Amino acid sequence: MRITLLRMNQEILSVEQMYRADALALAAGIAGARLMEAAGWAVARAARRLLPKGRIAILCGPGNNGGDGFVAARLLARDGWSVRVALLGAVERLKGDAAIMAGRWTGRVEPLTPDALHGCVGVIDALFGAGLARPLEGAAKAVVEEIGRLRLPVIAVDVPSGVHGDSGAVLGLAPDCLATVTFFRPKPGHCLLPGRLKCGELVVADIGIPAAVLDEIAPDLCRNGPGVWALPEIKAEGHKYSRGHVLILGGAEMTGAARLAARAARRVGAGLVSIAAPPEALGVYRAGDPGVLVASSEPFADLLEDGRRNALLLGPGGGVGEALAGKVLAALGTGRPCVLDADALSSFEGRSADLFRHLSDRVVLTPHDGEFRRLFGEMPGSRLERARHAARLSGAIVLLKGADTVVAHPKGGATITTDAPPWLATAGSGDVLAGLLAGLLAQGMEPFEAACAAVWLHGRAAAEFGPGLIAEDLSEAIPAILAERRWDPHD
Ligand SMILES: NC(=O)C1=CN([C@@H]2O[C@H](COP(=O)(O)OP(=O)(O)OC[C@H]3O[C@@H](n4cnc5c(N)ncnc54)[C@H](OP(=O)(O)O)[C@@H]3O)[C@@H](O)[C@H]2O)[C@H](O)CC1
Ligand SMILES: [K+]
Repeated sequence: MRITLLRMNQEILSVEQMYRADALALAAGIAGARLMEAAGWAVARAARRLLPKGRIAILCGPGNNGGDGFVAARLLARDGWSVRVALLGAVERLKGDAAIMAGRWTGRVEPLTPDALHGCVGVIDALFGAGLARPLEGAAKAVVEEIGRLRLPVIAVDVPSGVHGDSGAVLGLAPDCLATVTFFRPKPGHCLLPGRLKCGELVVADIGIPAAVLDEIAPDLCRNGPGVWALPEIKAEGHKYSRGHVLILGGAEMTGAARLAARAARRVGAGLVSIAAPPEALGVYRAGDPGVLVASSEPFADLLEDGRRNALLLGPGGGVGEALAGKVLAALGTGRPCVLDADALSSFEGRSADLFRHLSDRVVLTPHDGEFRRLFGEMPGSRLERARHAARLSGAIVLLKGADTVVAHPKGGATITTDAPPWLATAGSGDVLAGLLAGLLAQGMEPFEAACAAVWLHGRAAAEFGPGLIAEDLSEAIPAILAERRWDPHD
């Protein structure tokens, strides 16, 4: 399924899809050499903008990534830059467009060794791109190590050599780049950690591949942002019930979690928010924010009877165990949109099948990596692959939290959020996210869109607040963000 179940923000293409895009462009009559000229031009442009004026080492690999490097070398030299070109392997072994571009370079080509860096003030890394097949070794490894020792600024062609385009994993080692110039559309490896951190600034250059190739490729992954979802409108004729009623299950001891979630749900626009509290903790909850309704969570089934409580959130501070697991199953039995977070997930450790058989795409699971492992066990693959697999396996939407949060739909669509600041990793931040999500569900957003929007608002709130953020600040930063309303759809 293509995520035009959403409006697209920026599509992300796998390495295989990128090769298909390339092949479709060729089939449409666009010469490969033209694409490579455009790619090299974009790299040279970034180098002019970002590298210090001085001698530049251009490190070329044995494939087309190296071909882009030869183009950049020619264009920079033509503009009067001093360049030093080093090649891994022999020029005679280059093939296709890379061989053509090496032929257009009339300067010297030296063998790739760390010596090629000496006297240089910057580097263009055109060793390996989409075709990286194994960890760096030999001369390539030695040169990348030397770049690190010399702390030279690097511009990577397509991906920093050593970063896998699909997983973002570093195979052996990869340079820390000032910028990475990729072509047509980003790849998962630019968005997932640790690859994203190696890339520096990501430049996505148009090299003449027609956007129409995407109709054929039908990508089902994109970067999360306001182009992907639309927030619910606040209607003039609306009233508190039409803006939804969130029911949050509170715990007996970690009472802060449900309260943080409740405040977030209210700030994001839910009409009413109730906390269902264990009898012994009712006093704590009642002494909290006066705008929150508080009711006893016993018996929980009674609270679920009122269908106006149209979005349910269980887990924050809920206390791992049978009691919570039972309430989760009761909540799922209503068929209403439901967020399962934290303890609600951990309560099914070792018996996840009992949970999965009650799930649907009306339910969003919001694990961090530890909770994910408890529920899904050790899974191979990148965070993207794991979130997608977990969504298919469970039948629910999976929101895998982290510095590169992935939201995956059980039928295949997924987003990666790339711009959450590191200071968002603070106690209680996950409770706020769950509350934002429940608040959006109560207002009638589709669960997948609501999950993406909640993640984005959460990250934006943290970014706007800045370092020093504590979880309580997040909800208070939401109104200013909602007031902007005119976000750049590609933000
Ligand atoms: N539409 C586009 O995206 C365009 C992309 N361009 C550029 O092309 C590269 C992809 O080119 P490709 O030739 O497919 O792959 P690479 O250049 O990345 O690398 C392949 C060669 O590298 C060898 N290799 C791979 N890993 C290692 C390693 N660890 N150590 C040594 N050698 C390695 C591989 O050898 P094999 O033995 O595995 O065959 C290949 O020889 C893309 O990234 C863009 O930069 C176009 O220029 C424009 C259009
Ligand atoms: K590269």
